[in-house]
Amino acid sequence: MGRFILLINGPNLNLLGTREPHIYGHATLNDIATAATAQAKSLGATLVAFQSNHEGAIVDRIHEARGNIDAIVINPGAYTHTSVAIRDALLGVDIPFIELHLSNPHTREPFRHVSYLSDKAASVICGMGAHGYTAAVEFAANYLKIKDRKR
Ligand SMILES: O=C(O)[C@@H]1C=C(O)[C@@H](O)[C@H](O)C1
Repeated sequence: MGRFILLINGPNLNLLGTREPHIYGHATLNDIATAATAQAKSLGATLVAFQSNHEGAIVDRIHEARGNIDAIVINPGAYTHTSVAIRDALLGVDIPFIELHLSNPHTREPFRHVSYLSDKAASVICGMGAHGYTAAVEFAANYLKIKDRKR
């Protein structure tokens, strides 16, 4: 059965391509979503992409995933470091998720060293730039195939 992966990008990631390219690279969010969509398809999954600058909209989108999404790949942006609400939404819908960052927050300002998600994530990918997205989708697709085999 085809699997559905939800890709969530949080605040300011809509600026990718021109936003501090020395940190976040030159790939646009559209470039990233296009590559992730193709990667998912090549692995027999379907990717649904979502981006919002608003915490509540991200929470609502996570709620909407219940019953129709098998895995979530999320770059929460700055909400990584602040949002109990997004943590609670992910735990509340009980969908496995991968936490993803373009940069390696552990090499940056101390306030970026804290994540409200990492201890509950199936995997944390950071520091790989745009390649992290295709790596996360590959992990998600394989994670779901292993789950299927265990059924
Ligand atoms: O590397 C990233 O993708 C993350 C993206 C952001 O917007 C920052 O607020 C995070 O601290 C890091």
